Amino acid sequence: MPMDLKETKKEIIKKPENVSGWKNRHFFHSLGFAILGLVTAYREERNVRFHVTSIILVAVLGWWFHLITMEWLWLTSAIFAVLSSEIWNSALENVVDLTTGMERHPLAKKAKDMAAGAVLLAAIYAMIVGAIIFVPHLWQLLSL
Ligand SMILES: Nc1ncnc2c1ncn2[C@@H]1O[C@H](COP(=O)(O)OP(=O)(O)OP(=O)(O)O)[C@@H](O)[C@H]1O
Repeated sequence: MPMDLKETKKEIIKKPENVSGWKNRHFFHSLGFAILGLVTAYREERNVRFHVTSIILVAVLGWWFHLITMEWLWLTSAIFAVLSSEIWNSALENVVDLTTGMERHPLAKKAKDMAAGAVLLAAIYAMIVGAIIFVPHLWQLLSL
């Protein structure tokens, strides 16, 4: 590699001075911020609180029906799909609102609607998984 190209590469990789103040390097700092993100999502997003309540109800129902490990695994995958897509959606909404300054813009609408579509897909997946697991148990209970 020619010398001047090497120098340019070094310059690009070099961290700007003003970034060091808020760029966290420690694993536990990152973990703390991630947990804070979850707490913020729970506190500020009605949909996240709704999902958490639903998860508690589903867990109680699962315990009541003595679900097997495979059923718990499918339920867990659905729960994480819904929760994580909801939190991604909220994060994206915040970024869009930050960039548009609450002004209306077709690209902002596109981004928000697509993120909402992703949540819808996860919710459909969760409903399918929930139905496949719980309908036979409920059927058995009702036919006793
Ligand atoms: N800046 C914007 N420009 C254009 N359309 C927007 C803009 N912000 C929101 N919208 C439209 O309004 C809808 C509602 O936006 P909003 O930010 O209230 O999200 P939401 O879907 O109600 O989510 P939540 O219920 O999680 O707050 C969006 O899906 C989008 O179609």
